[in-house]
Amino acid sequence: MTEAVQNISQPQIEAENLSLWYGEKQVLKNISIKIPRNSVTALIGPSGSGKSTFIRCLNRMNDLIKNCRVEGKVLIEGKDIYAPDVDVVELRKKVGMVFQKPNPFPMSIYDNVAYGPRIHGVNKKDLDSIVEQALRSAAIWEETSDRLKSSALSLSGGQQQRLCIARTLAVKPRIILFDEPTSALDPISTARIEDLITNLKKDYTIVIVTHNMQQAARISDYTGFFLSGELIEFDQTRQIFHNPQEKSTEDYITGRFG
Ligand SMILES: Nc1ncnc2c1ncn2[C@@H]1O[C@H](COP(=O)(O)OP(=O)(O)OP(=O)(O)O)[C@@H](O)[C@H]1O
Repeated sequence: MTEAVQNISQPQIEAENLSLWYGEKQVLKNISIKIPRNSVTALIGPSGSGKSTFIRCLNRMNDLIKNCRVEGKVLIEGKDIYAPDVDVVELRKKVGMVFQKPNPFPMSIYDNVAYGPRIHGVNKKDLDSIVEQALRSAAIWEETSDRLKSSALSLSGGQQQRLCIARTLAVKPRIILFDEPTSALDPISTARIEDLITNLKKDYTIVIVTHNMQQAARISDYTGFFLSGELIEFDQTRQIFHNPQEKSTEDYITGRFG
């Protein structure tokens, strides 16, 4: 790790010796990482190396899996999110997530975006502006403003994914986790989501799991390389791609395995 990364002060996200088991099987091994605010961090590595499991630790999505055990710490804005007094609903509001396959609810475009704010008790009169703002920020307002009452399922895959991003933004998170958000999309929709992520980083801290090395190089400031449950290397993206310190990182990014 270069000094620039070791010296990240007041990280927005920090894991300290994080390990995770599914039953007997250890899937994450002593992960330590510091992620600064208003940055995009890409996590790369072969299939099964633990990238998705790691990001799901950041908003305790793994709580939903039986037999899952976590050791170590995850601090979000300095607070241990596995401490007993943590309100997991509030945590997931602060740390939003966008999945690989667009998963809009089978309801209208408007109701998809209003869903979270309604649950969190937002006043009805404020909803219209929250929905509009979220759709604008997710770069899908122009395409949907005249059909807000139409079913979200009538949108294309790429539009559905931007709608899902709008749904995440509507509850005003601080951090957004993206788990391979473009792997089900065509190149044009992928480019739109990449532009969107680049724009969002001025207001949010973003962590993205991707199998697409060019995507990691294009949009991220920092990159972490996972292998067999270990974080092998974490550094500024240009370091990882131009001057990796570990041979396995170099082998992976040059396509020698994985
Ligand atoms: N719910 C689960 N129960 C048991 N094992 C699981 C579960 N989810 C994931 N695993 C295992 O944990 C390991 C890490 O999986 P994970 O999905 O985190 O890897 P990944 O690097 O994100 O892979 P991919 O790039 O294919 O999505 C794999 O061996 C996987 O089979």
